Amino acid sequence: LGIARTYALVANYLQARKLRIPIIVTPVSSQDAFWIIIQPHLTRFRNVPGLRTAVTFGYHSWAQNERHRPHQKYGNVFAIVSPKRTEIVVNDPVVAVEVQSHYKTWLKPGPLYEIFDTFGPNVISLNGEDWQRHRRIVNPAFREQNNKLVWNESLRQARQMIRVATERPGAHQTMLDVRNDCVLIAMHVLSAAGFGHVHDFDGGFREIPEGHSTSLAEALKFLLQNIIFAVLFKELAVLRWIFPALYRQIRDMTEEFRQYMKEVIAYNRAITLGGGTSYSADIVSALVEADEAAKADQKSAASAIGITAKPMHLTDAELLGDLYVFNLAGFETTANALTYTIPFLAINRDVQDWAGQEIDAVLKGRDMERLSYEDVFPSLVRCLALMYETLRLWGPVPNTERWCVGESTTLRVGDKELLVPPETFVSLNLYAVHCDPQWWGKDALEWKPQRWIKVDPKTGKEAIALPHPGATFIPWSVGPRVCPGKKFSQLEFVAVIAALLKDYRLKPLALDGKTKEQASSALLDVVEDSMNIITPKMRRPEDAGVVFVRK
Ligand code: HEM
Repeated sequence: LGIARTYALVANYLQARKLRIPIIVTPVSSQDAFWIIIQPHLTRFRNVPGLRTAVTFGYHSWAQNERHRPHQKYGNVFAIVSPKRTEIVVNDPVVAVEVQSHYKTWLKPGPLYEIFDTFGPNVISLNGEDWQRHRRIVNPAFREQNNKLVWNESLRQARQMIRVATERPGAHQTMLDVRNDCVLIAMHVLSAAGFGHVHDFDGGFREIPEGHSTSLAEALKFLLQNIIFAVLFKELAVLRWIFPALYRQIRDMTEEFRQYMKEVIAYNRAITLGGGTSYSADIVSALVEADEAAKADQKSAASAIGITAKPMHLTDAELLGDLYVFNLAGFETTANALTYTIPFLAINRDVQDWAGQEIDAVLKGRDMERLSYEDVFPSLVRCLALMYETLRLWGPVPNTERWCVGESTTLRVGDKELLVPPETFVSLNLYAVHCDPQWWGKDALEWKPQRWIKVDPKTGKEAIALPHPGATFIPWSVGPRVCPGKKFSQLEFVAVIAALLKDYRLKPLALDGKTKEQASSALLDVVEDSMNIITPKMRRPEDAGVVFVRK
């Protein structure tokens, strides 16, 4: 094995030299299943000479920790060479947009996207015609009625969450409470707007219905927390013997989840087929409707032209795969944006007042729940700016990978022209693209939502500003594969933040007799000490927190 790995490393190195860009050589990679398990235990040795490169660049989300710093040393494009596939890392706004937009040339690499395939190939992981077929069915699900539902349910959940939070002793929340609350809000919004099941914040979604042994919330949380192991168990069967209890649990939770989703599909299909009066606003019913319509179109096309056309609809197994990634992408990302915004707000009272002024001016003392989302949401641009700024610094995706297949493809990065060999990863370092001072200026690493607001000099009206000249902002991706849940997540985020800042202000929780300054810096330390499981996660969320104070 050692000889084979050394041979692969040397061969990859010789191949990478042809690219004429700086090269980082590491004996292990985040593509090595065994290293994924060992690496987290070695992080404290990252400064030991000889281990630094392997520990740093062998982490699948190294871009979250290192951001633009490696590029200061190696330039805006460099290669990481290991015995596995070579990774070309790019920090360039133009290339990031170009590669994500040209989805037919730069494909999502199968080996990296199989992490989303627990329940089968789906709209996130597929490429080519299959992806188009999925996306055609998925797009109509995010329609206008759905936006209203997302807004109303987010307000309802936020109000209930605030009641629970302010009833905690001293209205104090550790970041663990904050995270759990944001996850619950996002799960409930997704449950109502995604699946048509409305629950109250307190209790609801955590209950276990008949025929199940775990709540959907628990099953989902467990699967996401262990998503990497689910893949590793598939790849390295020996791990099933080393971690038998975890393997059994993952298998059982997978079955639970599958059962829940089958019930959701069967329920919606029965309604859709039962008379067509089901035009409801949630995503799954729209998905099933669109799927049934595609089947009907296909039947009539077949009878008109007399041949059986290529299927345009999705099978139940494919719908299941899509529902899983909706679950995953649909709550975890927005929950995270909320979780990471709250500590920054608590530290920056001036920003809370700035956003609060906007909320007061828009609501004019009226009850938010009585106003329609069309009247309120477009005016809450400062609240949206909070989301932009948190996603810029702590977006869910630190780096995103693509590859070309079949033949080598030219990629121009600045003044360099690279001929990228097929099946070589091109890794877009989004954290560098989003916070490198060369693109964003000296205050690039500071959380400053005001940077997103521009004022019309004639009307005085505020709107979201374009990013810094030369920079780009693409946390929802861009082009035909842009996130279909972009507006869904914006509505949810703005509704929750507006409901909170309408009546409350946040301040850092002073644990163990800490001063205000010490509490702020403890909060910032907890945020900075993050890892990444699908999205950034604080390692020590119980070590700091926030207090809700009535305005
Ligand atoms: C803050 C919130 C969110 C962010 C930052 C975000 C970000 C992203 C990004 C970066 C991608 C592209 C991933 C890639 O290139 O592989 C993506 C794709 C996707 N997202 Fe989101 N997302 C968010 C919320 C949501 C929500 C609420 C949903 C659904 C309810 C959703 C569903 C999807 C789906 C289905 C795709 C795959 C699209 C395709 O490949 O055609 N996302 N999202």
